[in-house]
Amino acid sequence: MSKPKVLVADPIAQKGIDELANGGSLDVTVKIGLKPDELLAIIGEFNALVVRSETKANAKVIEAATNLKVIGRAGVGVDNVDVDAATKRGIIVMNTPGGNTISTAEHAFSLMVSTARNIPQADASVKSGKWDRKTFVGVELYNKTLAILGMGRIGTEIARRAIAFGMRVLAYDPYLSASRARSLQVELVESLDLIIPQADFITLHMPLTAETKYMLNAERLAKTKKGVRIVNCARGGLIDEAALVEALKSKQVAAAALDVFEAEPLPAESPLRGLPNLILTPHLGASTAEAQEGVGIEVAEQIRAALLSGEIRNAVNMPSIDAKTLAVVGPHIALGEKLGHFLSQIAAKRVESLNINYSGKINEADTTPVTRSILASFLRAAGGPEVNVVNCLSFAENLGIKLTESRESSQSDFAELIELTATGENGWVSVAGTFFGTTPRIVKVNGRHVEAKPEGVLFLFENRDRPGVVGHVGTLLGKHKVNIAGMSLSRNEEGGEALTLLNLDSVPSEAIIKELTAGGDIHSVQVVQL
Ligand SMILES: NC(=O)c1ccc[n+]([C@@H]2O[C@H](COP(=O)([O-])OP(=O)(O)OC[C@H]3O[C@@H](n4cnc5c(N)ncnc54)[C@H](O)[C@@H]3O)[C@@H](O)[C@H]2O)c1
Ligand SMILES: O=C(O)[C@H](O)COP(=O)(O)O
Repeated sequence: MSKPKVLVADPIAQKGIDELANGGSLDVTVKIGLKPDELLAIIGEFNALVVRSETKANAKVIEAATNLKVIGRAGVGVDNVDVDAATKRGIIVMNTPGGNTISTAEHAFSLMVSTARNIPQADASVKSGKWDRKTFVGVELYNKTLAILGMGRIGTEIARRAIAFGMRVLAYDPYLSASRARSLQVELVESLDLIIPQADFITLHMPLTAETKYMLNAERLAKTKKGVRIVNCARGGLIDEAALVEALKSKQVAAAALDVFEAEPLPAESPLRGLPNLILTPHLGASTAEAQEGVGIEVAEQIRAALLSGEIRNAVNMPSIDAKTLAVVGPHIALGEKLGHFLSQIAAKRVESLNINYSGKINEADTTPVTRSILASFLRAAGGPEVNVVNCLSFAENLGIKLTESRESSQSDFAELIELTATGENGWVSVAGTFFGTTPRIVKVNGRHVEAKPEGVLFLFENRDRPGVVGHVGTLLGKHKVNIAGMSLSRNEEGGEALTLLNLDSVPSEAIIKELTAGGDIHSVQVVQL
């Protein structure tokens, strides 16, 4: 079997590349600086793509990436990846949150100090031959008010450092709980309009979303304290650059420092380049030896785990499955796949809802990966092999199938049970499975107790409970050389309706089924192949 192929398209630490190549189980190609059409031309060959913020994995690239399973971002922001397009195509997108937090916080903090003390401008002045001590008089951070917009990993580290510098720290983050803010010793401010006028320094640490785009626009900049200093080490587009240029010119904003820009690389003709009170760095927040080694190794480990063992860590478009969880729920994932596949074959078309009930011991584990596997295998009848654990939720949503989970433990006969019920306009069907020791078994179909191995050919029918039916089936299948490997019968009452489930060694033909049902005692015949 050929090795999974990985393309590293942005510069990551050598140790990360070594980790990808470790053991020789992956075929690793490093091609930095590919032009968009060059990437488009080769991406189809690869199973994994590693990027930082430069390579654009846009919808076109994802469409061309016919063999891609995973995109690994050595860093935090995935705005250069079309995550929705990847999800639809079933491609996992992973990042390495946390690996560059300290480096970015230190960079943002350094920029804040630089805006207070004009360090880069003073350095340039001395180097140009001058000795100007008047122009570069600064301000202290001590006793000043800092507004942190976005109080996640980096914002938190900034707060710690600012408190150590004797600053009063305010935070604006609509998703931060009051108790967390208290434990971080910051004052939580309810709205942007309340925090902005109080701040001597503002630093931004949030993702760029539709909600955060141009968070600092002309109107908000006009509401700042005259002489405020602003740092953006998060994402270009959080500040309206044109409005910032005007505010820096009018000195409403005394100084600012930007590490990130609306367009990167920053165009040569950008008006930002000509302002003496603006400090610019070329997206260097994460550019330290420590951060790059950390995120490079981490992304490599995550990609190896995803491609070689199915372990999912730090995916932004599906829940993580760590090795410990995988060890516990691995057998349930395999059983769930069989049950989902079984149910898809006995259910009528136009299913409206799928319920998965977990009862017993399984509830001690995280059932999310089991649910995903069940749903993906159930939907594969409709969507083919394209449907997988990443895109199954959006696939179900597009079909209008409502997925629900329940945890009722009324089935006390089994230590644990996974029961799936598909409901549509034609009624419902169900299947349930468990383990006998470590062996998986189907133990219920349509609410009736049966017992069958979830493998190979399963033959399911309903029949009138009367003497001779079983013999008739055995004789007929035997006559046509179809061997019965296992048989399970279930009836509601003596002489009533029975349900029979057989494990067969081969698929019975249409002609056999016709012969079997001819007498009228046997009906609702279904052949399921697992
Ligand atoms: N310059 C760099 O090189 C560099 C390096 C690392 C991260 N970053 C960027 O820094 C940003 C923060 O990274 P992080 O690791 O701290 O992320 P994080 O997810 O830990 O924190 C982001 C915070 O923003 C908050 N937030 C979301 N929407 C908000 C809104 N409308 N208003 C206020 N707060 C909001 C969230 O609640 C969260 O607490 C990201 O954009 C990331 O891409 C840049
Ligand atoms: O989101 C991030 O992790 C940072 O923006 C770092 O980007 P980089 O990997 O291109 O330095």
